[in-house]
Amino acid sequence: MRSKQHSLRGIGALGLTVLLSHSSLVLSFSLRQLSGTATRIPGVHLKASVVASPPSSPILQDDFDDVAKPRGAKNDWEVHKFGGASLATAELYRTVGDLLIRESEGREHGTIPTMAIVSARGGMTDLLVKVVDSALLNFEQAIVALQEAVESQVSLLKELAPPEITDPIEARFRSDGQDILSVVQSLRMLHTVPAVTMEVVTGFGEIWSAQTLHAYLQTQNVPCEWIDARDILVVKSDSSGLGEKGAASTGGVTPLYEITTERLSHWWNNEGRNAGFLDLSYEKGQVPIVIVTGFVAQTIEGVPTTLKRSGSDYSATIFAKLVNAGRVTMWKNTDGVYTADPRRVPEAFPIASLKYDEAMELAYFGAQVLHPSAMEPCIDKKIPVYVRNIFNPDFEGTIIQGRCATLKDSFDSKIMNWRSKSGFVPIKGITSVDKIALVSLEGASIGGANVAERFMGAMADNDIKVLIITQASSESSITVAVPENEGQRALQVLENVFELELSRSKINSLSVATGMSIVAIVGEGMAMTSGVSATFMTSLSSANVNIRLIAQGSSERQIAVVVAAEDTTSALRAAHMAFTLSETTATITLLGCTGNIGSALVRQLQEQKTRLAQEFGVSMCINIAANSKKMVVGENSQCLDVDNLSSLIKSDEALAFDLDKITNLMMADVHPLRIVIDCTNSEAVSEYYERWLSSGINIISPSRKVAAGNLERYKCVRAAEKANSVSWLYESSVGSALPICTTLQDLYETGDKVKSITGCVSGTMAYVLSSFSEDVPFSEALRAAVEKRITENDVWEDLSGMDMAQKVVILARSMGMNVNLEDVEVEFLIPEEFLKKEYPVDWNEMTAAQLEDIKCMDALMLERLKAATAEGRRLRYKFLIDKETGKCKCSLVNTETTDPLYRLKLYENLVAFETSRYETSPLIVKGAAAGPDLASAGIFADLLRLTRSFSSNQG
Ligand SMILES: NC(=O)C1=CN([C@@H]2O[C@H](COP(=O)(O)OP(=O)(O)OC[C@H]3O[C@@H](n4cnc5c(N)ncnc54)[C@H](OP(=O)(O)O)[C@@H]3O)[C@@H](O)[C@H]2O)C=CC1
Ligand SMILES: N[C@@H](CC=O)C(=O)O
Repeated sequence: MRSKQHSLRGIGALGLTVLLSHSSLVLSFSLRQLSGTATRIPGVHLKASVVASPPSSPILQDDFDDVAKPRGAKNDWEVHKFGGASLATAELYRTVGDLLIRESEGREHGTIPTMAIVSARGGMTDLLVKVVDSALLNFEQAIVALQEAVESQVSLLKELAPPEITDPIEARFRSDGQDILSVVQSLRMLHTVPAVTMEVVTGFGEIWSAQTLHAYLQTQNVPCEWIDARDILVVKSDSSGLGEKGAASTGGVTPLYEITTERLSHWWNNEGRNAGFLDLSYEKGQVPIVIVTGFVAQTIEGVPTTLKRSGSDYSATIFAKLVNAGRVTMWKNTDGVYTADPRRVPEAFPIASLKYDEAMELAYFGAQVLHPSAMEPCIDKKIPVYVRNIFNPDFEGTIIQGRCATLKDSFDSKIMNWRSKSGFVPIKGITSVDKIALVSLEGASIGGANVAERFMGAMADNDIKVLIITQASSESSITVAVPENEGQRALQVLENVFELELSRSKINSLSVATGMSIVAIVGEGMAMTSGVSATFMTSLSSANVNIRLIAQGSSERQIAVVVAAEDTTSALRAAHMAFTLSETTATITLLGCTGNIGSALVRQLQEQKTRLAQEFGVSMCINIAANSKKMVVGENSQCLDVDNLSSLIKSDEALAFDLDKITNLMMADVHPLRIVIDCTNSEAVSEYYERWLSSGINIISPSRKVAAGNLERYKCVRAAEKANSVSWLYESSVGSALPICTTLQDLYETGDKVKSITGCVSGTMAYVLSSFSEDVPFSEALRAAVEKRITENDVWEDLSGMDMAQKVVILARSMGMNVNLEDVEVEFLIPEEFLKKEYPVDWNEMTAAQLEDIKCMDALMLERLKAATAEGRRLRYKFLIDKETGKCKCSLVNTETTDPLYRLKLYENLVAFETSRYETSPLIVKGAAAGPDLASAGIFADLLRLTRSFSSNQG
């Protein structure tokens, strides 16, 4: 390939032309040039093009070949765009070059003429901005930044190609560096930075990037050439300066297609011919690869300009339109446009397809997809836009094409609730815009004073960008969302406009609130579909997110809300989940993970996780697990490996147990469904319940410490649950997995009057009393119960009757009775002094000592058993709760054959509810209870109950 000599052409012409028509920046060029110190200056070669092809002069049509479909090519051009992040290192330039070659080799229908629009190397534009910005204040700093810019690009270039290719390019880079130096030196004389200076200097990032990629492609022996877009692309620009990084608009830049097309054709017939492009043999697999600088352009007067920051996307779609491309691919380092920002919503995933309008709405509300204006050229020509991953090029990514039906078109369609359409998801993505301020005017009693017109007029006159406006019942209250850095200015402007009304108190207040974010849901499926906003709003309410402003776009393709900045991630995640864009994820803190119940629960979660995800769309994510000494925490609220939890807690990764730290981590977790499962028997843990519930954290407790503990604390915890719309579930604390608490709750809530409850809710008592005999001593039956792990850690809790008494308190409280444990009359099955006795701390030693001590009860218990049997009765430990008398009792009784407890076996529990509706025959809940597997099944049921109610709350 030939090396370019653009920069040396037409020096004098530029100096004069621009001097006459343009800014002082150019004046400084001319002065330097006249003094002979600068031989090559930025924009010189632009003038060269203008000289070669002035706007008014006709293009030489003598041997015209159509650039829109090169002679002999079967396929249309395809345009690829690479951003700075994809061009940050030599390795990445190689990746991009190889990818272009592969893409140009085509798919099934032969080779494809290929155009690549490139941004500056990652970080280069910022560096060049720094060169200009620091030129006035700290010239040394400007020089250092400039050196870094040039040297970094040179060294990257040298990694990519041999000296015979890179030497002339390096010389050009260095010479460009000298030119930039001359420009910034001149700024010191001007004491100001003309906007065009910034545009000229920053444009070099793309110029160098294109040549660097070109150098690499040359080493691969493919027909390639590069274009300085300032030679071709002519635009009309309404504003000067670079615009905002990541801005969603191209700041009023309009391409002048006619002259640009002429110039491109001219380039094709001259430079393209010289590069041999006109004589390529497509049949033999030859195809041109043309690299074009993104971002930069030229005005009709020949002055360098830009498409504003992030404008390379626009360059790509403009060139795609010019060559009538078959497709444009925006290469990123993610797998396409995501349903939400994956840094905030880890469950987000790539969207398969979007309509142009949807992509524009997403971009408007902050998705880093494409400039909304960048879509225009493709919409015009119906060119599909792909968003793909340079590191995963085999993945299809996102395709953007087609228009949404207008609202007018869809007026005739039948309105349906989105949940009634199976598998239908009305939204495509959820986005957010940070750094928002709300400016509000409230309570204007200014009849006929056109408040809205004056308000919005003031915004427009002062170039304040209004992102959302709401005006509810009348003109008396208006709120707009504006960029945060415009908030104060907006306020001042409005204070001036409404000065008179404010001074006469005809306006209640004019205020600005900062620290806000916009969260928006976008999708064409929302139009004429009911239930979408309900789902969105309910999801925010479940995540305890307060909504400051709501707006639905007239297209019905988006609904936006404004929330406090700190709630943004919660809002995004909750909404993402609510529209089943992701599984409902419960983030769980498991306390007591190494105990009997805790480890059984972990096992069940391991076994069930795939089924839960596939059948119920639920993901149970344990992200904190602890026992009394250690805790493990998933980084950034990520799930711990549930298959490895027991090793993790023993590993060096485990931290010292700290309940305050756990609480803070849970509070900082933005996930909307957070749950603590308390599988301890700890009083210290109980003290945190109220705080957790008040922070929006749900609790599931097999532990009875709070449900049966001090009544005042119980009431406070219940109140916190109610006040914060969270759940505290403890079904497993009574009868393990049996639906005892929920049955009682159902009876109570459906208006039945529960008169009394009787039965047995101690698996240990049931087991021991039904299995000891003349042959099996009472103490041996207890040993078997311990081995089956149905007893409490301290078996005295069971045998004293206190375990059952606690359950009685829980049931009585659920019937609305204000009882404490002391109010339950309890018959102990062990001598009282055993309860006062000091046993060893070690569980094995303690239990061995207890099983030894209990032998003293064998004879007595056998006697009682014989007495009962003689009467044709059976020994059972029974509870009674009588609502009317307030009596609560647990005692050893001789049950008759008619008593449902008579047939109780093994570790069954039985609860008989006598109610107004079940007066003649009590409602009985009976089944095996106690033991780790059943208890954890009860916890599991609570978990599913909670996730299900969370999901259904979402809509
Ligand atoms: N056994 C059963 O059938 C049923 C039991 N229950 C209830 O379930 C709870 C757990 O029972 P179970 O698994 O048998 O008990 P275990 O004694 O086997 O396990 C208790 C777990 O809690 C941990 N722990 C203790 N204190 C603290 C603390 N302050 N902070 C953090 N972790 C702590 C222990 O850690 P470490 O090992 O470090 O001490 C252990 O991991 C109890 O409240 C029990 O009453 C409910 C229904 C049925
Ligand atoms: N130890 C308890 C276990 C369940 O709560 C029992 O025996 O029922």
